[in-house]
Amino acid sequence: WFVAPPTSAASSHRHFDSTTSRASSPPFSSTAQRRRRNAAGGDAADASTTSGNIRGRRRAAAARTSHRMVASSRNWEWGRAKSSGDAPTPAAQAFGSDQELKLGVLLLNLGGPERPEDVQPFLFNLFADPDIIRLPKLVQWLQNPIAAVLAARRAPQSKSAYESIGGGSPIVSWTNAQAKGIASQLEAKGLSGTKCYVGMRYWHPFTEAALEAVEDDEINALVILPLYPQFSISTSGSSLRILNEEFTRRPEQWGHKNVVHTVVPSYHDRPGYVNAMASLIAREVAEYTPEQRMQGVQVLFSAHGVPKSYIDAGDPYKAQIESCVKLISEKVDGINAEGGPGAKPGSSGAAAGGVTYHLSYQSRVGPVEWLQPYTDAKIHELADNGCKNLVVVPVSFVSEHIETLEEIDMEYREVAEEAGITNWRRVPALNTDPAFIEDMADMVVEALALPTLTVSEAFTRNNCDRKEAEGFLEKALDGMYGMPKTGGKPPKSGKVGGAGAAGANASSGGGGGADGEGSGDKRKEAARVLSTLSGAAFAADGVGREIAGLFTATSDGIFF
Ligand SMILES: C=CC1=C(C)c2cc3[nH]c(cc4nc(cc5[nH]c(cc1n2)c(C)c5CCC(=O)O)C(CCC(=O)O)=C4C)c(C)c3C=C
Ligand SMILES: [Fe+2]
Repeated sequence: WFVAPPTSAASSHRHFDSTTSRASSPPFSSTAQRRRRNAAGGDAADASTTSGNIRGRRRAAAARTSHRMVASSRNWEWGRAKSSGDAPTPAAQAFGSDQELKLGVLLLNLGGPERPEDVQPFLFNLFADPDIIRLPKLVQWLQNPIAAVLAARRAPQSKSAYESIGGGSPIVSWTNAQAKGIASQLEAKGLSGTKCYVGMRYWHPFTEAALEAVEDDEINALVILPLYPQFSISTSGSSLRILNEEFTRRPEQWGHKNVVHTVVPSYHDRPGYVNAMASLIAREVAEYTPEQRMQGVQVLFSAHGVPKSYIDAGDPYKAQIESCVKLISEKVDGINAEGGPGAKPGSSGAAAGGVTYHLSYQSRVGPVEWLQPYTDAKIHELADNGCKNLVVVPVSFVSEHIETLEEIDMEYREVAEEAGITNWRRVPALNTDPAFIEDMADMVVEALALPTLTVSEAFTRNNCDRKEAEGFLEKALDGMYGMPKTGGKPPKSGKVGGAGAAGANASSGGGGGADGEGSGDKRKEAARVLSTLSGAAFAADGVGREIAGLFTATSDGIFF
């Protein structure tokens, strides 16, 4: 079943929270630990082990029967790895012991503000993430002050974007609906009693709260599933970092003897995902009239961008985006070649389908170079080449949120229409698409029978532990120095560098509680103090001048 998200008063780890207006409680409230300690009269490790064994002895026989039934109905070899010899599988480890298999699925996502007053603290949490703003070790102590300044600068612009879609992000409700759908699909596949948890990185329900729920429910096999189809250090990597820290801090709870876990790091090339995306696109292309399809239809995959330096540092994101765009495009061509709804009238074969595919990257933040081509530039290029029929596909998101509903539907649509693209369409995000949800459930079932991939293995395998790209900070700072001062109108295409009108008023007025909030004067003063402090601390090697420059620049009205 699906575990309802904790209320916004739930405890969280190191985050700012507009409900409490202060840094929230220390990591991982010890409720569960206390409860177990009380129950067993010993420490947490002993208590959980003991209770697990008792439970195991009492119910092992029944559990084996029910799971053997599942195994045979899926022709599944629970105890044996499919791909590599004797490597253990989560099912073998949890179910093969004398314990009942208590399966949990942890869905990881980014999260989003629910109300206008959540926007600034949400942004603070995001910018305070070392996987989003990657600083060299020497200046990592400045992460939070930098986050506070950036959040305060960006909040007004973000808040008005969220206001245009109703004041908050729908990402949590969509993710909850996906969790519910996956749980019921797992039920249908015979894994009844599986619990699906939602853990968000920057807003409620936080990942830390989800882990507490996993612990409270005494889950002993956990499949960790980041909802990002393509792996990026900045998204899945960041969520895995939180898990890795907690798993390392409390091995008595999270060690494989107590909870067997495995990670599905990405699913960009899974046939189920690819087919679900291709069907949505083919359906959208089919909405054009036969005459329009005769003119040709341009399909533009728009992926969330990342700074180029991430790719240089080994982020697999770009390669995975390109690979899945190729697979999805081929599938759409295949559907059309079979006379599918998007086929060019009077023709047959993929080449004659009249559909051409393109890829671009959206949502750029700040002055450094991100993956190119940028979506707004690509739209202009297509329009210049005579495109009239454009289908935009949000390819790196599996649910609707601000980047689809505001950035694509409003900003990019305006760019396209002003450039002469008359017939605009946007493919919906997968949300609770039945084929997608079923594939997610299949992914869980398959993960149980494959050798485990631990959080730390997934982390290392995807280069999350590599140092920041050479010269990243220097480039970022150069860019910031070079940015125009405030006062200009924001560029039509929105979040593309430069100073926005909203950025001129640094005071967001939103609840928050992140440092740096308050009147412009107060913040300027804080920036001056920080600038002096950082200048003093690093004057000797020149880094201080860079950091001091950053604060001076931001307090003068340059937004990130
Ligand atoms: C594949 C998905 C995403 C990648 C990669 C990613 C990288 C990334 N994002 C920022 C900065 C911001 N992201 C924001 C919101 C946001 N981003 C994603 C997805 C990816 N981000 C989602 C799902 C959301 C939440 C949307 C919602 O509905 O709330 C924001 C806040 C919104 C805004 O002000 O634009 C920022 C800022 C960086 C810097 C980055 C890579 C380093
Ligand atoms: Fe983002």
